[in-house]
Amino acid sequence: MQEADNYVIINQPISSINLMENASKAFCKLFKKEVLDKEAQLSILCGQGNNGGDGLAIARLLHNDKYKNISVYVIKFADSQSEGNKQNVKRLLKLKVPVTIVQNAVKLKELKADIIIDAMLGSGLNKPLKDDYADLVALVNASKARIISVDVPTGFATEGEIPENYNGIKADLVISFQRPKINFFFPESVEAFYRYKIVDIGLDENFIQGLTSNWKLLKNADIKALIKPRANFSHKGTYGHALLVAGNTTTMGAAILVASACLNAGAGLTTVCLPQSGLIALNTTLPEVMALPRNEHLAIEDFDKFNVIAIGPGLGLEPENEELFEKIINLNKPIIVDADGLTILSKRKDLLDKLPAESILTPHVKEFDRLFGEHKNWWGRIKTAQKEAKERDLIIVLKNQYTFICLPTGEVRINPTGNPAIASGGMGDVLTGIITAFMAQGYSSEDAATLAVYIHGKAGDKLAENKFVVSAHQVALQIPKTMKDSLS
Ligand SMILES: NC(=O)C1=CN([C@@H]2O[C@H](COP(=O)(O)OP(=O)(O)OC[C@H]3O[C@@H](n4cnc5c(N)ncnc54)[C@H](OP(=O)(O)O)[C@@H]3O)[C@@H](O)[C@H]2O)[C@@H](O)CC1
Ligand SMILES: Nc1ncnc2c1ncn2[C@@H]1O[C@H](COP(=O)(O)OP(=O)(O)O)[C@@H](O)[C@H]1O
Repeated sequence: MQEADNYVIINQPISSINLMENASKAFCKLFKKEVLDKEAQLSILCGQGNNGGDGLAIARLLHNDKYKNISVYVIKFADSQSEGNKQNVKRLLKLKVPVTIVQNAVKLKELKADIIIDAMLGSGLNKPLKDDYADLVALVNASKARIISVDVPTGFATEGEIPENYNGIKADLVISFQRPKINFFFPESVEAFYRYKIVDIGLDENFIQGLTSNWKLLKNADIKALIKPRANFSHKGTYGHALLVAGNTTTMGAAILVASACLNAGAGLTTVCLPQSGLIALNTTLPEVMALPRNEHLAIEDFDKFNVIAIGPGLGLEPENEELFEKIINLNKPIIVDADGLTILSKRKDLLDKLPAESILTPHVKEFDRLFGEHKNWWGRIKTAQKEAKERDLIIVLKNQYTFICLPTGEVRINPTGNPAIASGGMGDVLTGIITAFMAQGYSSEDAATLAVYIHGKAGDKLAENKFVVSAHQVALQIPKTMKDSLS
């Protein structure tokens, strides 16, 4: 993001100080919607860098906007001061806004405020907080005021490991500039803020898109560009035949969910390889889906007619399932592995090593750590996923509130769709069904995974508009509408 800031300064007729002014105006525009009470006691804490410069500009702009009770605190624990900061001090001092210089944390012990605007340290954090800064932040966190951070909560690194004992600001809201920061997407960020909002500050979007970065936040436009419309004169054969190896005596529902999702995501034909005992349930709930009864006599030739195979949802860990899995791996065509399929791989590293190139793994965090080792934080986990995806030529779909799709190229696609209403059993089975349907229809592994993760979450978001909780089967049934909507 720093690179994009510099680009605008060099290539557009806008100076750093004006960009800071744009950023501060964008902050205030949103702030005014969040804080309607112009009598509220606002304490604005400003550091010595450009984040502090924003804070000083924000104080001036809010004063001009008739917020009546503004106090500014300039945190001066060191001598360095950025140019933008200096200029904004000068501009602010022309107004009747009280400014207090804070040279040690104790001075802010009696801080009284309804709202604290945190503009101490932003994306320029370059070391952990300690001494006065750590004490000051602890005081601010202990106050009863609502904390709104400018761009980044003070002490929160935008990239890299979020320490277990995070000691930065715990904000109610972060108003962040132009793009969310990578660390916003990790569950550990819950320690640093309750929610964030992004405001546009006029950085050049074309340039940002062109920056070489391994991280990509998916947008609806990416999905729209990927979806292939159903062609005239196409027929069921055009859209492939998917096989889902799933279900067991007590987990037959998983087989039905994965099949329903596959059907609803547009596979031409869907077959489930399940135990004999599941046939009635399958035939009565999903009459469109075919069955391949699972037994020890299944041979490699039985799988010839399927153009993609997924294995795992509700499968069970019996030795015969492991043998079947090995046969499927030996077909040497990309497969999708989920749930019990992943558990088998974590015991059988020889099978993991033999997975066909461009296969897709869809672990949640526990499955991931079982496969690739325990991780203390999400940054480390993603780094491992990037490495494993690259070395093994796999697509790793690491599931969470924000799912990370790690590609063999090293790219990590971050999915913004989905919400806590869809946090319920069977949701991962539905995702597997959607991925499989897209593979059956001829999408590449990376496109199938990308499309499926986005569409799955988006369907859940639509349903959550008027539902407190959303079940997995409801998401499966919503897919056709979500796909249609994604095209417009
Ligand atoms: N680029 C632009 O034009 C725009 C940028 N914008 C804004 O700029 C922000 C980034 O600004 P920035 O790069 O100046 O860094 P910032 O976050 O203010 O911190 C730097 C200061 O912190 C200090 N410091 C660091 N770590 C520390 C620690 N642990 N404990 C104590 N001190 C520590 C460091 O000291 P030093 O290490 O140099 O001694 C230095 O003094 C960004 O978040 C956004 O708000 C917007 O206005 C849009 C236009
Ligand atoms: N809070 C949440 N926000 C967004 N998506 C979620 C949330 N909780 C769960 N999900 C999604 O639901 C799915 C759950 O998968 P998984 O844990 O494998 O479920 P199951 O094993 O019950 O089928 C994943 O795709 C995950 O991203």
